[in-house]
Amino acid sequence: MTVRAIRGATQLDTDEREHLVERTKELVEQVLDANALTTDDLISILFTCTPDLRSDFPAAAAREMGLGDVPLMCAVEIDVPGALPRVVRLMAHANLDRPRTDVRHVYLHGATVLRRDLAQ
Ligand SMILES: O=C(O)C(=O)C[C@]1(C(=O)O)C=C[C@@H](O)C=C1
Repeated sequence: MTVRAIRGATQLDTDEREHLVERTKELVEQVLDANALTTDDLISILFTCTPDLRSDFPAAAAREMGLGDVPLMCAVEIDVPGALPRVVRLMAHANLDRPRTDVRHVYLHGATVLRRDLAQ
């Protein structure tokens, strides 16, 4: 089985906890759907938040959707002046038997501007 890395990002409208949970779950679900994966195929997920997001850990949201046995980690994105605010990013590693060029990366809401070349 081949291990592939999958990128994802979403932008929040506010830093309310419920909103962060909802947008994080949506992002993880879409990454899985776009690549026809189940949670069993996941090896790990690294999340980052821009420094303006402090309401909760995206990993907590991921656990709420059943990823309790997937190793998760959260970190803060580099605080580059002028960068897009309120962004949750993820890098997932998964068992995925397909060429890297066929991996579907997912950019949602305002985060589509980050990588127009990758956004669906
Ligand atoms: O893909 C993103 O989310 C980006 O903002 C682009 C980019 C990059 O330059 O590749 C920049 C910063 C992030 O840490 C990850 C990737």
